[in-house]
Amino acid sequence: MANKLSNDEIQAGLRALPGWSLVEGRIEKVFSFGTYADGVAFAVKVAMAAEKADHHPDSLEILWGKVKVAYVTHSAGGVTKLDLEQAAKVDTLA
Ligand SMILES: C[C@H](O)[C@H](O)[C@H]1CNC2=NC(N)=NC(=O)C2=N1
Repeated sequence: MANKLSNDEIQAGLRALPGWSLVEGRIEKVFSFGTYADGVAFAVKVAMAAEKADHHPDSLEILWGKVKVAYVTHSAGGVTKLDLEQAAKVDTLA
């Protein structure tokens, strides 16, 4: 199981992930889309990538023209390198 990272370790990891930030113990990012359907299509891609990696968003929120993605590793009780890796993967899907 991945170990929970310290705040310093999380912030160091986030430096390579523009737009992602640590909010209330999770890393999150809001992605913007031109249409609602584009946001839904992105959310489906995020969900499929999560299934493949067996690591899932804590929340995946579809808004009007936006999708908010948040990660924390439930089993570790905090943010782990798996969350940072999945955030990097999600960036490639937008
Ligand atoms: C059995 C399975 O590997 C676990 O339930 C996984 C699935 N996806 C997960 N995703 C996240 N974000 N945290 C977890 O602890 C987690 N556990």
